[in-house]
Amino acid sequence: MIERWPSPGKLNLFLFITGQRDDGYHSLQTLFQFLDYGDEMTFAVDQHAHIRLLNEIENVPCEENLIYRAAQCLKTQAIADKRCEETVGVTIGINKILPMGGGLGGGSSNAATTLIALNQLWHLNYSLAQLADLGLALGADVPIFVQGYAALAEGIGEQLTPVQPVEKWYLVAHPNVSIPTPVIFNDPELTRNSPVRTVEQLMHSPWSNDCEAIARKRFRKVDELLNWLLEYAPSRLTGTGACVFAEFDSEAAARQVLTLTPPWMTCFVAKGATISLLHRQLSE
Ligand SMILES: C[C@@](CO)(OP(=O)(O)O)[C@H](O)COP(=O)(O)OP(=O)(O)OC[C@H]1O[C@@H](n2ccc(N)nc2=O)[C@H](O)[C@@H]1O
Ligand SMILES: Nc1ncnc2c1ncn2[C@@H]1O[C@H](COP(=O)(O)OP(=O)(O)O)[C@@H](O)[C@H]1O
Repeated sequence: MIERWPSPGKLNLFLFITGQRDDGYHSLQTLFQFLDYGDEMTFAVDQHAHIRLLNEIENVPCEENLIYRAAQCLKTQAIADKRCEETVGVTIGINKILPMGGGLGGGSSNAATTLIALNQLWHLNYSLAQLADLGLALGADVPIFVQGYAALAEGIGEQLTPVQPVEKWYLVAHPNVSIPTPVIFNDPELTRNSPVRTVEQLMHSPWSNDCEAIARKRFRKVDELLNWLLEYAPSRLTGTGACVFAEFDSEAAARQVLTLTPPWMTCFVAKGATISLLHRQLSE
């Protein structure tokens, strides 16, 4: 039987860099909210022992695909813990809708959906906390997608405090350039000394993204997009880019600005979600 599972995107409603650890990773305070918009995945489990991907993602070899890596990592752990046999297998399909490398977390979300779906379909019985731990080794944003609630993330993204930001409507725009995460984190001019604040202080202060100045300086298209959107609504970079988002109180207001976007902008409208689509399906 083929099972369908959602793999939603996220926004970083704010992102502050508060320091750099000895291993080079940056410590953050960032607010994650999900989008009611994302990729669609299918899972067909079998007893043929192989993990197969039905379709390739452009420029991502199978062994590097976070979907394959998540499935392999879960299977290896489950065999070691004697929770499944070597014979468990699966064929996984992906309908890629989220732009890649856009700061919308598509790869991390695919990994999280894979961990959660296979945990259920292979009857492994791991807790969400155990799956989040496994996921962190695949990417800093995997735990938030595994936990599935909007949260302030600290550390490198693994310390989560649930919060309930207003579920606004967003016009999300892609500048058709990809910004590799290290390009931002390696820039000497990046702000790395934002003050560490409490949840209450953060929720009541102006929201911004410390990566935005570097993304605007190094990628002209990001700068142009933001200049255009800021004429209509408060707008920011998500994650390390390259996508930016403008926020609105209603769907109608977001769609009105969508009708005005010039042809060079790739955009979509989506609503913020406190609980991810994946977790809404889990609780049905
Ligand atoms: C900063 C965020 C916020 O959401 O940016 P986006 O990827 O969403 O744009 C993410 O946590 C990113 O997560 P992810 O893209 O999975 O990063 P990883 O693969 O773990 O790291 C890629 C590289 O970025 C740098 N890196 C990443 C995260 C971090 N907190 N500090 C860093 O310095 C490291 O050099 C690392 O080798
Ligand atoms: N299943 C996947 N979906 C998207 N990207 C993937 C996947 N597996 C590996 N990647 C790699 O991860 C990179 C970051 O992808 P993505 O998560 O979409 O962006 P971001 O971290 O900026 O939100 C991609 O450029 C790609 O090389």
